[in-house]
Amino acid sequence: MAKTFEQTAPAFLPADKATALALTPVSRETEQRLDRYVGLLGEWQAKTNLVAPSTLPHLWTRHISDSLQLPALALSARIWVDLGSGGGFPGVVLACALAETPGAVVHLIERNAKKAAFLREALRVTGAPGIVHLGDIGDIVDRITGPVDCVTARALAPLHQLIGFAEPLMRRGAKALFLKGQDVEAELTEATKYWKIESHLHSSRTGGQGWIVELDQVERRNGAGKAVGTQV
Ligand SMILES: C[S@@+](CC[C@H](N)C(=O)[O-])C[C@H]1O[C@@H](n2cnc3c(N)ncnc32)[C@H](O)[C@@H]1O
Repeated sequence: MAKTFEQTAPAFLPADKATALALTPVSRETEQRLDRYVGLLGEWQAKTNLVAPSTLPHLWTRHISDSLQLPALALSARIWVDLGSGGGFPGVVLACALAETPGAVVHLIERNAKKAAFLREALRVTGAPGIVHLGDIGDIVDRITGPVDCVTARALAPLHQLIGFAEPLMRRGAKALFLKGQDVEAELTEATKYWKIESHLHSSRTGGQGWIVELDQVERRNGAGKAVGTQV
C-alpha cells in the first residue's frame, strides 16, 4: 500500500521548513497560510500525484522557498498569472505570500481537472487571493482581461515555448519570471532563435542549480511561426 505523506515526511519537515524560512522569510500570517496549504497537500498527495514523491521530505526548501523568491523580483506587482500551476507552485505560494497586499490576486491556469480542484481547495483553506482557471493556457490567457503585472511558470515547458504562452500578456505590459533549472543557458540560446529578448538571470536563493529568468519585453523574430508556444 502507498505510504501517506505523514508516514514519509514528518521527521524531515520541521527542519526543512526552518531552513526554507531562513532562506525566504515570511510573516507569521503567511507562515500560517503555508502550513494549511502543506497540510492539505499532504492529504491530497495520497490520492492525486501533486508533487514527485521523492521531493516530499524537501517540500519547503525545494518547492515553497523556490516559489517565495518571486515577489522580491516584482515588488509592485499585484496581478499575477501562473501558467500550469499543477500542485500550486508557484501560484498558491504566491497567493499566500500576497494575501496581505491590497488588490493582489493570482490567476492559476491548469488543464488537469483534479489538480484544478485541489488548487481551488488550497485557496479556500488558506484564504489566499486567487482564481483558478481550468483549461488550456492558450485559451485562458486571452480570457483574462484587465492589467496583468507578472506572469510565472515552473516546470512547464522549454523557455521558447513559455515565451509563446506569455507573449499575449507581456504585450499588455506583464513582466515574466520563469523558474528554470541548470539548462537555462541552452534554453536561452534556443529561445533567441524565435524571440528577441532581453533577459536577466537570477541564481536561485535555494541553492542547487536553479535560476530565475526575468523578461521585461519580448518580440517575435521575423519568420518565427506563430505556433511557437502553443503546445506542450
Ligand atoms: C510538471 S507540472 C508543474 C506544476 C507546477 N508548476 C510545479 O512546478 O510543481 C506541469 C503542469 O502544467 C499543466 N499543463 C501543461 N500544459 C498545460 C497547458 N497547455 N494548459 C494548462 N495546463 C497545462 C499540467 O497539467 C501540469 O499540472
